[in-house]
Amino acid sequence: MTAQLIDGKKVSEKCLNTIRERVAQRVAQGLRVPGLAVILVGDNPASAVYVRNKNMACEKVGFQSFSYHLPNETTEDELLSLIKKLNENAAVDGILVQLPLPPHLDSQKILEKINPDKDVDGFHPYNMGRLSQRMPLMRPCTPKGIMTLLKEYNIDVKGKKVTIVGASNIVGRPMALEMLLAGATPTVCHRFTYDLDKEVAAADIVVAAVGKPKLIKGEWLKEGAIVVDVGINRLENGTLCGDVDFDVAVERAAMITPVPGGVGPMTIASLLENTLEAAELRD
Ligand SMILES: Nc1nc(=O)c2c([nH]1)NC[C@@H]1CN(c3ccc(C(=O)N[C@@H](CCC(=O)O)C(=O)O)cc3)C=[N+]21
Ligand SMILES: [Mg+2]
Repeated sequence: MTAQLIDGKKVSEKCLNTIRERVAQRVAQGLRVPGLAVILVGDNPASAVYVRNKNMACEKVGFQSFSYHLPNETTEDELLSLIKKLNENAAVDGILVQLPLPPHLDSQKILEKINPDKDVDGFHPYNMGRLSQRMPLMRPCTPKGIMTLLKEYNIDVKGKKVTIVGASNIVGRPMALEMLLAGATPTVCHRFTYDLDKEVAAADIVVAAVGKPKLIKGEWLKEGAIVVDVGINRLENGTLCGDVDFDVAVERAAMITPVPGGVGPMTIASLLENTLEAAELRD
C-alpha cells in the first residue's frame, strides 16, 4: 500500500479563504477588522520564519497585524507591560507570545498574564481548563488544526485508538483532550513510556509530536494506519524532516501528512480562526 498524502497546505488555503470572506462581511457590516499581535523576543531564526508566515497569513485574510520584535535582553517587566497594553487595546483581538522565550523569561508566568479572551494560542490555564472540561473556547492551534484536517479528509476518529507521541503543553496534552472530546481513545506516550513501538503498533491513528527526526519507525505502524506528523526538524543539509520515518511509513500507512505542507500550515489557519472568533466574541 502507498499512503494517500494529506495536503495541509491545500486545506489551510481553503480555511484562509473562508476567513477572508468572513472578514469582508464584517467590514461590509461596519464591524472592526480583526487584529492579531505577535510578540517575538530575541533572534531565534526558526521563530523569525514562523512569525513572518503569520504576518503573511494575516495580510492574506485582511487582518490588522501588530508585530513586536523585542531584544533578547527584554526584562519580564518590559514584556508584561507590553502585554498589559495589548490587553487594553481595543483594536487587538489576539495576542501571541512566540515560544520559546529566552531562558531568563518564565513563559508560564507570562502566558498567564494574557487576557484569556485574547489568548489565541489557547495556552492560558483558563483555556486549557475549558478544553479539559469539554467546554472549549480558545483551542490550542496545532491540535485544532489537526482535527480540522482529519475532518476535511472524512476521517472519523470516534472509537479509534489514537497514539500521541509527545506530552507537551502545546501539542501532546491538548491533542489528547481534543481526541477525547471527539470520541477517540487516546494514549499519550512520552520519554518514560515502555515499548513505544507497541503503543504505535496498536494505533489506528498516530500523532507524532516529539521534535526528534524519524524517531517513529515506519515498520512500527499498523498496516493501514493514519499518520499525522507534527515534527518540523531541520537537518544539517538544510532539509526539513518530520518525527516519522516517512519513506517507510508511506508504504504501510493508509494516509500520511507530509513535512512540510502538512500540519504546519494548519497551525497558522487555526490561529487566524481563533483570532476571528475572538473578534466575534468581543463585538
Ligand atoms: N506561541 C507560539 N505559538 C505557536 O503556534 C508556535 C510558537 N509559539 N512557536 C513555534 C511553533 C511552531 N509553529 C509553526 C507554525 C507554522 C509552521 C509552518 O507554516 N510550517 C510550514 C513551513 C515550514 C518551513 O518551511 O519552515 C510547513 O510545515 O509546511 C510551522 C511551525 C508555531 N509555533
Ligand atoms: Mg499554536
